[in-house]
Amino acid sequence: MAPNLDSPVQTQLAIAVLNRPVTNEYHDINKSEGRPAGRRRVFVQTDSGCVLGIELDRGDNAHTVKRKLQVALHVPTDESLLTFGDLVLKNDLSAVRKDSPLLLTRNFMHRSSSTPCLSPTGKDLQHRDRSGPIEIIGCLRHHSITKQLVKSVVKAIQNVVDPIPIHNGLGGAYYFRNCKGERIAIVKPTDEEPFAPNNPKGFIGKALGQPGLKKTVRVGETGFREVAAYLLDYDHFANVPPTALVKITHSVFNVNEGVTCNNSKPQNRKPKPISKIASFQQFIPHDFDAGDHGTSIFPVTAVHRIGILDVRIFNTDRHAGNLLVRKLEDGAAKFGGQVELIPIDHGLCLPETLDDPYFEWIHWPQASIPFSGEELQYIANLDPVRDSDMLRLELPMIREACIRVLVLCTTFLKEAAAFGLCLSDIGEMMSRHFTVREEEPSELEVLCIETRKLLCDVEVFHQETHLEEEFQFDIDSEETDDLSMPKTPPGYLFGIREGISRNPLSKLDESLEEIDEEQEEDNQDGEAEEPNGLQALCASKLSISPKGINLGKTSLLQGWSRSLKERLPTSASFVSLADMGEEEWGAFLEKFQELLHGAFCGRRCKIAGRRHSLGSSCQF
Ligand SMILES: Nc1ncnc2c1ncn2[C@@H]1O[C@H](COP(=O)(O)OP(=O)(O)OP(=O)(O)O)[C@@H](O)[C@H]1O
Repeated sequence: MAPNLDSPVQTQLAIAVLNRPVTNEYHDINKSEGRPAGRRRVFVQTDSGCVLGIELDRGDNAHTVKRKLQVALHVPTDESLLTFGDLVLKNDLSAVRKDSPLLLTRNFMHRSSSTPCLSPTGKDLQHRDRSGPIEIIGCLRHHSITKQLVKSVVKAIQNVVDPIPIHNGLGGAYYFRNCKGERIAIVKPTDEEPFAPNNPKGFIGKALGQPGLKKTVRVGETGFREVAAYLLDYDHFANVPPTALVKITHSVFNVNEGVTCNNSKPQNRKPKPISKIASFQQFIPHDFDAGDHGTSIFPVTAVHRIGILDVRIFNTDRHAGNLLVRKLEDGAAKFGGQVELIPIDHGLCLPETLDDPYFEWIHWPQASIPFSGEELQYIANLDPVRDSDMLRLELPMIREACIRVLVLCTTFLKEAAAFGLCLSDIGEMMSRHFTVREEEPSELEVLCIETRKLLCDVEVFHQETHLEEEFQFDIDSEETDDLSMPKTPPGYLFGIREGISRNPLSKLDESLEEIDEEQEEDNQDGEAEEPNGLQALCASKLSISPKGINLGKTSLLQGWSRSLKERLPTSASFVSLADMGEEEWGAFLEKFQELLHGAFCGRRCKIAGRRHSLGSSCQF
């Protein structure tokens, strides 16, 4: 019988066991950290959201961690999967830094719906997680403002100043207050996102790690994106409020029925504190949001700065409600305007592949005004490689696929701005077009498809040359046997070339239901094998993957151990960036940059054409 990984009650039971080493190995106490030297704490989240703070010993590996969890939660090790961002942890834990969040999911092959509930004993209940009410996780650099906010909120929690649930929005969110009762932070637990198991507003149905509201962003992964947006907003250029990823414990949080052991919440009993992984953002007092009034009062610079950030991070959710507006006192006017804009809610930025972005500002007049010298300088100073390194360091759970989107978009922005395009042009080139019948790829996506096709052609050319040479060699050596019967090169027998040369724009029209069905089947089939080249080619349906020719399994995976099942359904995208090996990705970026100039010239002609027809229609 399968155990219940999900019960918060059981979580409390688990803590006692988790903090005991599996072996009898003990180390010296590291005085600065209060824990034995060589030990580090990590936070393990189950696929329904419960969080366990556990201590890792120097000698621990994935198996011993799973054994600890087995003891604590009665989950056999072969029935669970431990992941850290892209990594499925099989043995080595060296990539896992202290205070990192790990995800424990059930191996679907063993999943059972008749999960029994183990009742904790009184003695077990006395044990508590050793971490404090709020622990900042992930980030190496704790920004002083966030640390100060955390301190104030902890003090308020200790003084029983309760947080306030927020009713608008689709996800679970809470205002946390200081001792004076003032709102100072907004906390959004990752397991209360739309579709996540503990969403308090009825939008449930998926486990953590599955594709979410946006198919290119997994459920439970919006929190680190909020932090990424803040970290990337150098010099507070776009005004993103300070944000951190935290493990936070409070009884206000939501756990849905069915996720707990008990089918009904205990009545007349004090709710138990529950630990969550959440984004923690400074609350910014404001007067309204950008949807409430006309947009003409928004300063051009503020719009440009937010637009620059949105383009870099490929924001798919910049709707008017995600721009707070604060009226400024006389004399405090920033950028010559009477209001200040505060961009919030970056949980749906940095998708795992190009998607359809949403830029509310795209048709605002401010976006058509050329960038200022200062803005151009800021853009010129952006360095996608530095950004990637910084994110990998600060948020080690971030997926490489998201980083590739960041690199691509930052490169695109830099070149476009240097060429002289304005924000609205850049936004339009990134946005998909909708015709009556279907969704068409954006100009940026078409460019990526072209780039991959060119790379693919080059590879085919090399392959053909190589095969011809081999073939020639074969003929030479067999000339005496049969000159009229050349051997067919092996790769061609499988029709690989046909697969590659099909129309790259023929997007697969796959419904959400079909994806769900596929996932169901996957689930029933159990753990899928890692993809070989052909499977990857099929999985990325649209992508003209040179890997179809180069069937090297290792180059496909590039050291990242990922199961096919773990990949996002690629039907959300016209082109895949994640399936390229490192070398190929480098070649792709080079070729992409070469093609940009032509694309920008094309855009300029389009604009000129539009102006021309507008001019003649006016004359008319
Ligand atoms: N930093 C902040 N300062 C002040 N208020 C905020 C802040 N962040 C969010 N809010 C308020 O909380 C509400 C919900 O937040 P948010 O939009 O981030 O949640 P959500 O569940 O992701 O919403 P949505 O469904 O619109 O995407 C916002 O409409 C806004 O009023």
